[in-house]
Amino acid sequence: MASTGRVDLDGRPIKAMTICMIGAGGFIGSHLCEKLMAETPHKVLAVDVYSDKIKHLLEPQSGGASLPWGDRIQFHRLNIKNDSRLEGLIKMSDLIINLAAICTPADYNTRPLDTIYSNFIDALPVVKYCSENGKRLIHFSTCEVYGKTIGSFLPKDSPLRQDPIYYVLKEDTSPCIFGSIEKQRWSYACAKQLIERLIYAEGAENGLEFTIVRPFNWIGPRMDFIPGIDGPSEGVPRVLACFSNNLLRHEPLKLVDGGQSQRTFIYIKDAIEAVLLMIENPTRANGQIFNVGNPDNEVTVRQLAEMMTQVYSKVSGEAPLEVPTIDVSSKEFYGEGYDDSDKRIPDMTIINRQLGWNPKTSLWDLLESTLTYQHRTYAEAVKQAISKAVAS
Ligand SMILES: NC(=O)c1ccc[n+]([C@@H]2O[C@H](COP(=O)([O-])OP(=O)(O)OC[C@H]3O[C@@H](n4cnc5c(N)ncnc54)[C@H](O)[C@@H]3O)[C@@H](O)[C@H]2O)c1
Ligand SMILES: O=c1ccn([C@@H]2O[C@H](COP(=O)(O)OP(=O)(O)O[C@H]3OC[C@@H](O)[C@H](O)[C@H]3O)[C@@H](O)[C@H]2O)c(=O)[nH]1
Repeated sequence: MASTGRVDLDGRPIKAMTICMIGAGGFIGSHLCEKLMAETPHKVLAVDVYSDKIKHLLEPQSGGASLPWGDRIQFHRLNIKNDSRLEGLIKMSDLIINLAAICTPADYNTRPLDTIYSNFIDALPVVKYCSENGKRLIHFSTCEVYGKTIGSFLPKDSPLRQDPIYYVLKEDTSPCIFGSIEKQRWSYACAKQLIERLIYAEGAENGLEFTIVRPFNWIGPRMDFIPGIDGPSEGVPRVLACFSNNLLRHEPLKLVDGGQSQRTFIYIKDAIEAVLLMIENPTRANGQIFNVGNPDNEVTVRQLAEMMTQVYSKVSGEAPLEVPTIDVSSKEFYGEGYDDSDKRIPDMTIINRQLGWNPKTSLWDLLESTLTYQHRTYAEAVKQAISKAVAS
């Protein structure tokens, strides 16, 4: 590995590495590939079944000059479920980052088998090949492994609910609290928890060098899809894309069960800074589980809908809807077996201590840049789709 002229947090030179990134064609993967190409000399073997979100990194835009990073990124179209090329790619790499997963809540209770296979069974060979070949692994888990807060089980009027001890989520002390088995919502969280335990055990018993990332609602451009435009008409993406779709179509935003659940949202570009620190500081990141979120950006889903309505009106120049939201039941929206995390505030002690990292972007600012992107990318296509539907 050649030196890059850059230094890590301890002042040691960072060597250029080859990274096998599985799930590189998704939302997080596309931003991570962009960062690695623009700011580092590392090579990426990008593995995915789709490449649309990284097309701009793989080939020059029409009429454009050649790409500044040349062939430092290579796309390998393969499904990790059943492709013998995976082990070879892992052997060629210094670091493996696994992002591949089914990770939209609408799938957890309606396609629980696919969800469990994707998040546990399909990740097993990746862990095994890393362990057998002595390769470092950064595995993407989720904040959903915490499930519900302890506070949510206290009486509604208990003052203890206001005590952070009962709701802040801490990697090394908080329990994982899921619903009953028929609440299939938790199939995803449970599969992610088991793969975390397996990776941890590979570290303890076989010396696997690993880092586990628990993202707390990372959002930004290229997240999921807009139904009927670049994804299935009946598809249900995560909340940012659901609400963007409603705004683009001038229809009320749907609040599931009153929109009372709380989330902290972090701008994808802030979160990617944290991942780059993990990549380039293995001695500080190995053996760690990291919350990556923004504890200062907490809102209820209802507040998120109200803020997105205001921001979208600002960036599009369109007047906000007179009735901006409507309530829907979770059964109607997601079907049988849905359940929800009540509140998600990440404890930041470990990531502050190990990597000195903190997020920067406020919720308003991140929504402004994201909704500007959504409007620029989709408004015309949505308008055309609506007029086509009216004409037919
Ligand atoms: N975005 C978030 O806020 C968030 C929150 C918690 C956890 N995560 C985790 O981070 C990871 C990435 O999330 P994302 O938001 O980028 O999701 P995403 O759906 O945009 O990206 C996942 C990518 O993995 C690919 N993939 C899935 N199965 C594959 C397979 N069998 N073979 C090859 N490629 C496959 C998909 O095609 C997709 O491009 C996931 O593991 C997810 O559980 C994300
Ligand atoms: O149109 C919608 C969509 C969603 N919602 C609500 O908005 C909240 C957030 O929904 P999201 O679709 O972003 O998904 P969640 O935050 O529940 O889970 C996510 O968390 C972390 C990751 O592992 C996954 O990306 C996903 O499981 C939920 O309470 C959901 O019920 C609405 O009220 N209306």
